[in-house]
Amino acid sequence: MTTITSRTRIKICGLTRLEDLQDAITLGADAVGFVFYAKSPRYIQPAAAAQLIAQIPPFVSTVGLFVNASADEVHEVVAQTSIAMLQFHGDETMEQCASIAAAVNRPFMRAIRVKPDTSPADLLKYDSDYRAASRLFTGLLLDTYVDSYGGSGKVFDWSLIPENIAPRVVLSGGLSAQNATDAVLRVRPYAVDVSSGVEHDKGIKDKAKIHAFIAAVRLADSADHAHAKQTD
Ligand SMILES: O=C(O)c1ccccc1NCC(=O)[C@H](O)[C@H](O)COP(=O)(O)O
Repeated sequence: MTTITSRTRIKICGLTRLEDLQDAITLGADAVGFVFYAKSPRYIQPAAAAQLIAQIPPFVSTVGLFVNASADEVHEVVAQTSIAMLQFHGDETMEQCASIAAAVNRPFMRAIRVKPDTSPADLLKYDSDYRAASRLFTGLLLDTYVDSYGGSGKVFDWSLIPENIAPRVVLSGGLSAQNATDAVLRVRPYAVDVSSGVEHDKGIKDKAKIHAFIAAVRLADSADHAHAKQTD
């Protein structure tokens, strides 16, 4: 009987150009992220994002990234862009995330910026608390802590991630074609997220790097597949 193994989902974040969006989708990205944080070098105006999003074919999820935005700001972006999912990447409280997501009726990911003193117990608590707080919570995006909030290109200690929450984790922070296979095999996250690792300038993606990143993730998936067949 054919063995079916899970496929790691892939989010390419920080898109600002149609050609990069088309490359990401053609190469197999499951989700694309748009940064609505004005201080980011990957910031995109909602009107420009709306034009890109209008070009996206079915079955590719769109993620809007916010840092400490007000409910009105998020509402305005959702109204302009029809973004499908929210990613809270700042210092928002759990109540603020739940309230804003409910107000715009969108599912959301909570980005956790992992510090050196973050413990596995902390991550378990975030997951259980958010799951209890909102039916719109879809999972934790685990990223490396930086003062600029994200897009650092730096990895954090993946061994901190408890095995039992990995199926609801989007692994992020410093991923690239060079470490993605190892990251997927070690963590087995639901998805991976990348920005710097597929760029040649901030906000400007590199098609060859996107291709290499997705191939590295698929290599891990196929290794999982081969292992599953051996144990059949
Ligand atoms: O990408 C940014 O510039 C950014 C700025 C402020 C907050 C979040 C930001 N990005 C969020 C993402 O989801 C990135 O993909 C994530 O931080 C990983 O970035 P990288 O380490 O560059 O792959």
